[in-house]
Amino acid sequence: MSEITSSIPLQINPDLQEERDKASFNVTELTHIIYGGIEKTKKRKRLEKLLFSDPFFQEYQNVRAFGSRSEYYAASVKKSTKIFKLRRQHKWTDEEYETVLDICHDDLALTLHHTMFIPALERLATEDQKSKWLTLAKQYKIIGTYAQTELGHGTYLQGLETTATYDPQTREFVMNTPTLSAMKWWPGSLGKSSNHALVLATLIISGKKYGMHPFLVQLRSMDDHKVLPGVRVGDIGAKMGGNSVDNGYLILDNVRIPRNNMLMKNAQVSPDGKFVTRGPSKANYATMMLIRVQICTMAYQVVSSGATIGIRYSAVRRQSKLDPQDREPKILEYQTQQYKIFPGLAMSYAFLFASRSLTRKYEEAFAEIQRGDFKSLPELHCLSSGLKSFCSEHSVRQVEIIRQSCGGHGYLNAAGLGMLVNAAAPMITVEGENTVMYLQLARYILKRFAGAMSGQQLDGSTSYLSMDPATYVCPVMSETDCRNLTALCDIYRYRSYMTVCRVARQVQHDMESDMPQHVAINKNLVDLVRAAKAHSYYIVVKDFVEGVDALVASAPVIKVLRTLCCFYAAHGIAEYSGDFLESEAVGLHQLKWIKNLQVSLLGEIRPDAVALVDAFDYHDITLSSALGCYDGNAYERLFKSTENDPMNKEEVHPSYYQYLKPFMEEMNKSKL
Ligand SMILES: CCCCCCCCCCCCCCCCCCCCCC(=O)SCCNC(=O)CCNC(=O)[C@H](O)C(C)(C)COP(=O)(O)OP(=O)(O)OC[C@H]1O[C@@H](n2cnc3c(N)ncnc32)[C@H](O)[C@@H]1OP(=O)(O)O
Ligand SMILES: Cc1cc2nc3c(=O)[nH]c(=O)nc-3n(C[C@H](O)[C@H](O)[C@H](O)COP(=O)(O)OP(=O)(O)OC[C@H]3O[C@@H](n4cnc5c(N)ncnc54)[C@H](O)[C@@H]3O)c2cc1C
Repeated sequence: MSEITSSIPLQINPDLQEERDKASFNVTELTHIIYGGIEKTKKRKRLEKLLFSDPFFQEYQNVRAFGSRSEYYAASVKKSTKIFKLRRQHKWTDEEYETVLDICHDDLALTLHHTMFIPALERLATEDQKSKWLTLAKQYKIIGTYAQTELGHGTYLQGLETTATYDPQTREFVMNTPTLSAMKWWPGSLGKSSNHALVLATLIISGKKYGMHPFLVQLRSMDDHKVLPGVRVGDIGAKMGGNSVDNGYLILDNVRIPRNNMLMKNAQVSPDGKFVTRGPSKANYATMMLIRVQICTMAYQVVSSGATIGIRYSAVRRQSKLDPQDREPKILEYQTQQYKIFPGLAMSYAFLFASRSLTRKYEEAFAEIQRGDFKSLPELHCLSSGLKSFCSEHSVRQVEIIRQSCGGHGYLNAAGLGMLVNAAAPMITVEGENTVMYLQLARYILKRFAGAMSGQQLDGSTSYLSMDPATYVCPVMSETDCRNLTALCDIYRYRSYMTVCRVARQVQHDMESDMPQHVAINKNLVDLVRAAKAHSYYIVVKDFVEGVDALVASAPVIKVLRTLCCFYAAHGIAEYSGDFLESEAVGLHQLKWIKNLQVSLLGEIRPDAVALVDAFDYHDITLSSALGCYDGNAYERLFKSTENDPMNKEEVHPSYYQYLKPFMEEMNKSKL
């Protein structure tokens, strides 16, 4: 017993080393592919070294695990400001700064300033306004948030109640929160951190409403951070996760702001109160679309972090017996364990390629929009709405499965998985609740389908809706065909086509039976969401297949990625087999073959599993998990983590003297 210490061995756990030694491909090569080239990997490593040479970043983990909410928030503000200062000091580009946020892998107190406030100014302000406000924001001379959601409305933006009434006498807007349900509720960094907010409010001129527009409102004094007159602001309380962020409430009572504080890129109010609009009516929704695209990348980071922890731990944890003559096996040997974790591994690579493709499309469309060409906007809105929902839903679910696969230790904060699930869970809700966003996609698909039916030639992600279903024959004719990625992709495409076709016909039929349109739509909402999910699944599989096909890499890397891609597609068909059978994208024979393939691929992925997560190259501090550390010394790290637990500070806890001791004394004296 005396040999048991909490020191961490210097060497890599031999069970993990053994895995690394048998990898079939070069891990560094794959890392470069993941991060976009050797130079980017090197840059990331340099930034990582710079950040983590500061002991604060290690100490921060302890506050996160054991601190009170207030301490955690304070540490997070410290971390945010440290990063801001480093950014100025090292003159990081936006890309380098994004990399730093990825390395930090945490929801920081002031992140919203960078992720929403600045992008909103970039997208919604005129050049003159940018030269003033954007410059101040980029120099951190003002700290801002994006205040859109209200207590009564988050989804339905047309229902927002905050008002901005123009007063032509003083050339000011008067900002008001007319009801309880109109108070802003949820914006990140609003409660305690921000001194400015971009408030989304209904514009009123001479009693007439002109829809939702952005207004820059100062909330706190720039001298002492005190709340300004007419403003009431505070924190909305502890949440399931992300408690480093002060999501806040805001009540405005006749707060006057200059006319120029309305961000006027997309619509202007002249000094004498004339309203003029430019571009499409949804131009003010631009910031939300950007974040939806980014959520897909976050979903990749979430699921790849979870897979790293689950696979490394499963390679060092030994339990029970497989061969009665042999030692206890690594739990990774159990087929059921592989079945719980490898879908998350394959999903990581699927989401890597899908988010990359979506980001590229977003950047192309954004460049067009900047030139005043809005033609790609509807397609991008719907693609980003669908993929945001799909990637967030699947990643959060998969990481929870991985957490469960780590047994009891997965339930500890030190495992990092519970925190990861709770931190990631809001991805499902923020920037448009998933069901609502799937329905935005469904609405677009229905319109495109109707277009295809009337002979329109479609392009973009829905071009397949022009297909002639009569020509479809399941491309899998034998068990070996199941490994053909194009064939698997075709199966997804046809399943999506049939799911869309069925619900479109049903809606049409209901409307032709004299049902009002809104009733017909509501009667079919479940199937509409199903169609949007089927379409999104097809897009993700297609992006994965095309991404791997386009890769310039060594044969072993291509081989292992093709195996993962095949597994991802086969697993989806097996998991949603009812839908695939119902749409007749596959028959019973094909389903049986695909299910067999799925199981046999587990064994093929197994030898490379550790190498495939090593390629994500997450730093131990980024991962923040005793179970998933690179050296595999999980038990030592778990034991070490108890040293920081405030519960272990004293040998006898004060509660003993206060409660337990008197209780025990009473019990001992008692005659009963
Ligand atoms: C191990 C440890 C490791 C740790 C690792 C840790 C790893 C890291 C973990 C990290 C995880 C952390 C995550 C935490 C969160 C992060 C913070 C995020 C901040 C979140 C900020 C927010 O949350 S901020 C508020 C967002 N709030 C919305 O998102 C409202 C949704 N609600 C709407 O967005 C509209 O309400 C909605 C529905 C469109 C209807 O809008 P509406 O009613 O006006 O319009 P209609 O439906 O009538 O549609 C009319 C026509 O407009 C078209 N259209 C609509 N939108 C359009 C658009 N954008 N562009 C073009 N077109 C558009 C549509 O397609 C129709 O087109 P058509 O007519 O041709 O059919
Ligand atoms: C951690 C976190 C951070 C956030 N940060 C910000 C921020 O910085 N700034 C900001 O402005 N907001 C922020 N929000 C708010 C967020 O954007 C909203 O919560 C989100 O848009 C969902 O809106 P809601 O809460 O009104 O959900 P609701 O719309 O009330 O959703 C409740 C249920 O109603 C259903 N529903 C609603 N409408 C429809 C419909 N038309 N059809 C079918 N079903 C429907 C939904 O599917 C869901 O099941 C944040 C929220 C969270 C959780």
